[in-house]
Amino acid sequence: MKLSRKHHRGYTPLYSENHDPLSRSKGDSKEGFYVGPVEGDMAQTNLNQWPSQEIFPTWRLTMECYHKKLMSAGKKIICLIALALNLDEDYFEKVGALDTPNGFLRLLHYPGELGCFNEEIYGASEHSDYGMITLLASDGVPGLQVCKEKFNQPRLWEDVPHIKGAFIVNIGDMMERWTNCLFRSTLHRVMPTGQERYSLAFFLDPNPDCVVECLESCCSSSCPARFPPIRSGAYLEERFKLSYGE
Ligand SMILES: O=C(O)CCC(=O)C(=O)O
Ligand SMILES: [Fe+2]
Repeated sequence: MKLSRKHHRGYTPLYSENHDPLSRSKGDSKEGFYVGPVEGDMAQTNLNQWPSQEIFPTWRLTMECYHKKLMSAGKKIICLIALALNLDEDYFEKVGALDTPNGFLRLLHYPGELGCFNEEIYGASEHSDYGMITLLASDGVPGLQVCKEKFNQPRLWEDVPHIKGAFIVNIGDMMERWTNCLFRSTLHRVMPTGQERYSLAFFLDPNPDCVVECLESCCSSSCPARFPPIRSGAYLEERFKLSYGE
């Protein structure tokens, strides 16, 4: 397809992604479209892919506008997270995480009928998102589940209730690394229900050059840092490679 995914932008077909490469699943039964940064340095490189304006005249403008609004809401939530950690409100700005905003909007479609019931197929196999936070909106069709105690076995999965007009906010893995697991990343998955489903996920990731390392207030001699420092861009690339088998 002309708009197929390049530089993590564009169309991703059914079964192209598998969050759990060790599972028997042939991949997640969802298709999607990624829209990367729409303002700042990252947008200047024009990597986003857009459908033809003749066919969808207002699509690009609508996506850019929605992306900007999500970025602004996301940054406010990051300020609240900083305050909750007894940091300055602009802490994550100061360490360069939000310097050049790195936000990825993903439009997702889960087909209803799959026609094969003997295979282990998830809408989205269990995973946590990679970045700082994710803002998630859906059409209200069920399927999304969360595991609150991800370190316990067996895993207990709970349906996430839909609240009209509200976003679901997931903590991402880099926020977990910053906070040394004080803020745990949200383990979640989407189960197929036989019903068609649409959702919109906005991943707010740190600037690729930002070094994500344990916050001083989140470690001590009795509670050392659990993760080594990493550069956000390199970490994201690695996670994408694992999910898409590149
Ligand atoms: O569709 C959903 O509700 C969740 C999507 C998701 O978890 C993801 O794309 O990372
Ligand atoms: Fe997710």
